[in-house]
Amino acid sequence: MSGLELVGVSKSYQSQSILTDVSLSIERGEFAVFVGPSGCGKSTLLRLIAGLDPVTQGQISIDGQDVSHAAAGRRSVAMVFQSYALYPHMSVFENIAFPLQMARLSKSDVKQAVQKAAEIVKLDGRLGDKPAKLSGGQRQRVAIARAIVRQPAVFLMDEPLSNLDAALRAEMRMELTQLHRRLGTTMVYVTHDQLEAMTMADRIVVLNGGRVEQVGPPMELYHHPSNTFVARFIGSPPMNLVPCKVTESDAARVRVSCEAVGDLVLPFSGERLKAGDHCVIGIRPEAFRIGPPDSREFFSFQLVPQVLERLGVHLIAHAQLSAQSVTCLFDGDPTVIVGQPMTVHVAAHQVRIFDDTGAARTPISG
Ligand SMILES: Nc1ncnc2c1ncn2[C@@H]1O[C@H](COP(=O)(O)OP(=O)(O)OP(=O)(O)O)[C@@H](O)[C@H]1O
Repeated sequence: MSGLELVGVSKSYQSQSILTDVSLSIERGEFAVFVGPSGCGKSTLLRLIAGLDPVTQGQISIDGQDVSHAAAGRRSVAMVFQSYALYPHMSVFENIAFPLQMARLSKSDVKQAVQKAAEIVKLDGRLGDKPAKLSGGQRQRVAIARAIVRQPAVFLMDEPLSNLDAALRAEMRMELTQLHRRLGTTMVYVTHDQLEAMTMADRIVVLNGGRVEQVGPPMELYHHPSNTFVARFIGSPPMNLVPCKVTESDAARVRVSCEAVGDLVLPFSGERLKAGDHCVIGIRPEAFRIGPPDSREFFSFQLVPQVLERLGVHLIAHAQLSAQSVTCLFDGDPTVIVGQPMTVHVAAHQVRIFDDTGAARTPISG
């Protein structure tokens, strides 16, 4: 059953269109992450789901019930903000208890619910403290506990980890994943950080300019981005995109050519890739191999490393492939010398093609 369903949702402020025809179905219990560049409309979409802003057009349903025009308090959602939004004069206990007191629960029920939520977020020893005495991570845990006690049908989280330092963010990513597993509640999480999206999401929703570009599990978006925008946005370092031209095509093979990569024959249908068409080929940084790849069909390229970043477990090499800049990611710490030409190999099945509109073509498998 769908935990959250959006059908043709649009939002405009005055005459400015912010979201256009967003349709999405998020399963009950799913962890969905909205990701996209600054200003693409992620927070606006979350606010529409929360009922903090009205939709201009379209329908929003939660657990099968149409809530498009319901007040925020009647939607069974709980929102966690980047800024924590805690009451500074209240203790941790009082902050967590606040929504339950508003709902007029008995004192003993409030105490029990707060204790349980505080245990889940590991703050049961700090219930008497004021927020000022807590670290950023602990404050965000209070905000999360305050959302948990409401037992919502959907958790909405708007960049909850952005104010934390890198180490704490990594720790909280893990904790939120565990929390989701434990509670099994539908979760919608907004971030501009594709690492958070990749590590936490069951499915990622990539937004761009108020429209949905692609929805899918992280690794599907990574290996099969549906267009050049998603290819650039998902993955760090991003996919290398090299403009080429189709020189020949038939039902099962496409020959592309450009100065950087020379002539490549790729297993794609030529239906939308005719001789003379512009196209873009995509190669992930880790697809470049120093030794021949474990595949019968592969291409060899000569590149010249320009800048090296040694990360211990990986080596990132920024290199020139003819006049084209590319980024390669090699395992371990291989011998790579700046300025010294080297041969690398890429398996044919790891090359993607995007047509002249930027849309990915699907490879012919087998
Ligand atoms: N109340 C409002 N009135 C007018 N324009 C608004 C309003 N709220 C948001 N916008 C505009 O809508 C667009 C999308 O904003 P939104 O905050 O949803 O983006 P975002 O993807 O969450 O960005 P970020 O990652 O920077 O938070 C922006 O251009 C913003 O200026």
